Amino acid sequence: MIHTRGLTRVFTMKKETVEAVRGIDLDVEPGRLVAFLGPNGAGKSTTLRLLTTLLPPTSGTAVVAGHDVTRDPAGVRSRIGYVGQKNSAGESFRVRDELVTQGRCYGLTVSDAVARAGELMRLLDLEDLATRRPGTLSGGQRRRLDIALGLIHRPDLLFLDEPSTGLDPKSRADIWRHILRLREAYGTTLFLTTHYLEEADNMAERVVIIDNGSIIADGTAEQLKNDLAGDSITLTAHTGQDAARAADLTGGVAEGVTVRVRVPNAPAALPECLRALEAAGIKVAAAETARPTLDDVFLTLTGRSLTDDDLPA
Ligand SMILES: Nc1ncnc2c1ncn2[C@@H]1O[C@H](COP(=O)(O)OP(=O)(O)OP(=O)(O)O)[C@@H](O)[C@H]1O
Repeated sequence: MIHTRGLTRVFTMKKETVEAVRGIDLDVEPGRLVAFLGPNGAGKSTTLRLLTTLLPPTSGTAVVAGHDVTRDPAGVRSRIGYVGQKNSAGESFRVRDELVTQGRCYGLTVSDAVARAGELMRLLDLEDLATRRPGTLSGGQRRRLDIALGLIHRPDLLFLDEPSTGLDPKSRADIWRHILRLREAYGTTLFLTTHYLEEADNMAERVVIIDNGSIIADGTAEQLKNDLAGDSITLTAHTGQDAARAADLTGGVAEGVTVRVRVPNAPAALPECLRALEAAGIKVAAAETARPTLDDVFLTLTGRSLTDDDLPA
């Protein structure tokens, strides 16, 4: 559904050249749900703009939904939907009319556009809002309308730029319920960016991480966590001296009375670790194990936590 080779975009300004996307090779199979993650300025939006034909590549190729972005941008646009961060509905029409009008713009017949609008309103729980103006909708309702508008022409592939950003936790969960529902109904390939790592972790089948314009990790959330971060054991000693000795013995890192040890499988490693400490006469006040998060993967790969400064307010 998406095939890029050496996809590159350079921005040239008077005094500066920014290589926003540096030779990306990416293949996405039909029907997949892919989360595209990266810190601020990593190149996510630029990649999305290249794939959706909003921006021409400087070099490299991208074939999206069967069409080349450079040679056949209209072909790409006819087969993809794009839900950006800004609202896609105007204020002139009510919800149903907006859907029908945008369907007509894509070349659907009146009866087809009306039928498609009805189908999407059902799927996205917009039926009770059919005669409301977009400006009167809540943030979550408006986002559902945006998603319906992105799907009006039955695209094979839907790009979603931060679909749940700015919503309260309940509306975020609701948007995800709808995204998963439409995926089940249509089998649409979904390619989305998000700053919420737990969403990517729980929902996406594949996580692609970009930093400095290059893809630095690609796999299932489980694979990335197992391969790149590993489990951790956190030990609490009674004194800083004991913690330092425990760190030496286990290969961990001590901070005050706490020691953090990275291991492939923490529950399996914990008993042996405690036995070794006891044999060395080191008393431990508490011990706990933790699975890594995608943020740990980020930290390992980029040296920074995505939650440090990137999470929108
Ligand atoms: N039109 C432009 N002109 C010059 N530089 C640009 C332009 N658009 C993006 N850039 C630069 O390209 C790099 C990648 O930006 P991009 O917007 O793709 O990052 P991002 O991962 O989407 O970041 P964010 O999470 O903050 O939206 C940044 O250094 C940015 O300043």
